[in-house]
Amino acid sequence: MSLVSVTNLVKNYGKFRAIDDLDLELDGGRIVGLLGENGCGKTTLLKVLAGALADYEGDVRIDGHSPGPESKAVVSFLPDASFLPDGATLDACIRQYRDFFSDFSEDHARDLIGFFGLETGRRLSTLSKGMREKAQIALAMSRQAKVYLLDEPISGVDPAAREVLLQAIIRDLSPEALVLVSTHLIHDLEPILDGVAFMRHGRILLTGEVDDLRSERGLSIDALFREVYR
Ligand SMILES: Nc1ncnc2c1ncn2[C@@H]1O[C@H](COP(=O)(O)OP(=O)(O)OP(=O)(O)O)[C@@H](O)[C@H]1O
Repeated sequence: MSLVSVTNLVKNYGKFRAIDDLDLELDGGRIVGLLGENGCGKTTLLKVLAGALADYEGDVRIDGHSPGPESKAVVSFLPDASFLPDGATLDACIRQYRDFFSDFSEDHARDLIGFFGLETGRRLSTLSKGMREKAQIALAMSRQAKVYLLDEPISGVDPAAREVLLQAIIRDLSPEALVLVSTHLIHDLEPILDGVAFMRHGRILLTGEVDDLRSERGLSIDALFREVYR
């Protein structure tokens, strides 16, 4: 069975259908870009996989488990909204992660936070958007998870810092781990992606290996996206 397996997933918000009979199979050892227009359901899908939205129909398995405590133990989720308390220092956030997640490496987090040039005594409220994203990525990637779900992880950082952030994401990644990352910054992400899943109107429109798609279509993934969604 695939590491992530989604069959006939439907998610409604009231009368609005955000995910419409979606199927997706993803294996470990890969970094997959989840791409698509605004509102096509990327965040909703990631939240279902993360166990943050319970009210859905269909079958969802992560490492063989439905979303719940067992799946959450192997899933590191980086939501798009800031999820850390404003008044906390980075030191306090590190302690919180350490207490909450048995697979969290404090040394790794401190190393990454230092690599980003952030001081751990600073309160989150004093950090810029990009600095905060760096801190959140450092925490999320310091778990030894099987699946990393990253929702728009680099939207707030400047172009030069994006490369550094992406290197931090892949630097110590276990070869068996799956990273599913939603983004509109396809050009920036493309160098680290093994595969892509394009979404439209709550469904998967196209999946494939980045290398295959590029050679079959003769386009970069960034150019393919523009063509598909034109
Ligand atoms: N809590 C909610 N209540 C009602 N509708 C919602 C809610 N959350 C999302 N939606 C709707 O569901 C659809 C999918 O939203 P979602 O956030 O998953 O899209 P997305 O692909 O992540 O978009 P973006 O690229 O803009 O971040 C959108 O039409 C959105 O308006």
